[in-house]
Amino acid sequence: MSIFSINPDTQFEIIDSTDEDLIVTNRAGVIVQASRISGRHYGVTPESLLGRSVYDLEQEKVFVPAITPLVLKEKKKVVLVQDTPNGTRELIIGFPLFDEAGEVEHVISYSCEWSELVVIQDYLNDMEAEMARMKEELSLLRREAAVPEGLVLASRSTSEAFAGGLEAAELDVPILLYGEHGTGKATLAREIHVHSRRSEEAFLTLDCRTVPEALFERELTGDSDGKIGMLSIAEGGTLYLEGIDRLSPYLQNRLAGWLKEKKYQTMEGAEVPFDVRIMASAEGDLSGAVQDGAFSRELFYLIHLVPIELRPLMDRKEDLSSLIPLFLDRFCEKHGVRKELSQGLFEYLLECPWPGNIDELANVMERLVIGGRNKLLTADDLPMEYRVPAGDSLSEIEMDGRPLPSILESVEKRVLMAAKQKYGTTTEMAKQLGISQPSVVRKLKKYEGE
Ligand SMILES: Nc1ncnc2c1ncn2[C@@H]1O[C@H](COP(=O)(O)OP(=O)(O)OP(=O)(O)O)[C@@H](O)[C@H]1O
Repeated sequence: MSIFSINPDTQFEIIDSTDEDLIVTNRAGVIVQASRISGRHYGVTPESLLGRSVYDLEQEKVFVPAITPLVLKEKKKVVLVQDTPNGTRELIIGFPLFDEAGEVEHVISYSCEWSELVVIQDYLNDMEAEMARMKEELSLLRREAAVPEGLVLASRSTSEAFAGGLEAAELDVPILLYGEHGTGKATLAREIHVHSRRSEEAFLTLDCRTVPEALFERELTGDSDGKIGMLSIAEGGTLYLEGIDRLSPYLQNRLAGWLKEKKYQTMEGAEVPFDVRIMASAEGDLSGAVQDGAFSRELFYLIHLVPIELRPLMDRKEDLSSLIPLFLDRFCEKHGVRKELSQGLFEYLLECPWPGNIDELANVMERLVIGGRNKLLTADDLPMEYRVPAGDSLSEIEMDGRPLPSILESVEKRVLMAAKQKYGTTTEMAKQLGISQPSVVRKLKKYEGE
């Protein structure tokens, strides 16, 4: 039983200043206080209520039912619905005030109009429905974002990296992903999250390579202006810290502190615990950086439980030969065109070093699709910086390291185009070039497209 007390000096003031419908009765059921608007729902003035017995008012069908007798009987808070003479429905809350002996001395009752509550209830129902819809949409978005279109795992190193990641997914330990830009670290991190027990919660990414040092702490732990930090938003989920090797020594130590304690302190000094799985990526070898003193040993041990490496694309030839047609189809569909790759160009693309890895390959493939003049794309359609001039002398060509099929194709195309200009007809071209006329037609079709 809870004990309420009321200060006799302020009691009158409280009742008189409120805009709410408040009535105070003594233990005999006589109304001793009534706020300015009480009585409104019963069609009487507050003054006419003062000194009246709630038992009488109940009999007169003003209070139907009266709440005071129930509170006196129960000696605890009572909530009920009254039908008023005005035809409205009121929600009445009555609670007891006790004297020093623990006996009910007064009963305070408070009413609010049922229709107001119905409005609030409607609002709450709407909010609940909206929340349910948002939850559904969020989980749909998460599922969509989680299934990368056309994941290629043809190379042994890539399939092993993904298999290792999925095995570790259920272990709920930090995972460190190594690899150059664009090798698929973020893609694998997301896959691991999707296959972990945290998959229904958030997957957030913070790029340590680009976030300004002064903002890093704010991003992770929030600020006093109401910004919520990622460690709180990702509660129950995963936080992927890209390029963790680029953090300054100061931030490495701050981060190590939070991860070790599994809590952080707000600006106001409150301690906030968090349950977030950390995944991180680094371009270079972190153990070497620890040896050199460039990376925090403490942070290293906190994140380096399952290291996984993604090899550069140039070492993943099987992936490359699947990614090239995959990107060709994807960008043809995107731009509504039909293009094919010549064998020479395909082989050339396989030999390129791709320092920007899959991102760079995707970019070049899209530029080829957009820029290629004919249906058949050849090495001549490559963006300028990727084009290797087929020099006049053999030594120049060899120095460029361009594959033979690609060189031969370019030369053949140039010869054919020049012959076409010079001789005009395919019959004359065939005669001059010493090949059959159908062969000339076929080659022209190949290089000029349809
Ligand atoms: N195995 C794969 N198959 C097909 N596409 C992939 C694969 N791995 C990554 N990609 C695609 O390659 C691009 C680069 O991948 P991702 O962003 O995961 O690389 P990253 O190593 O995290 O890059 P960065 O270090 O620059 O952040 C993305 O568009 C991604 O969808």
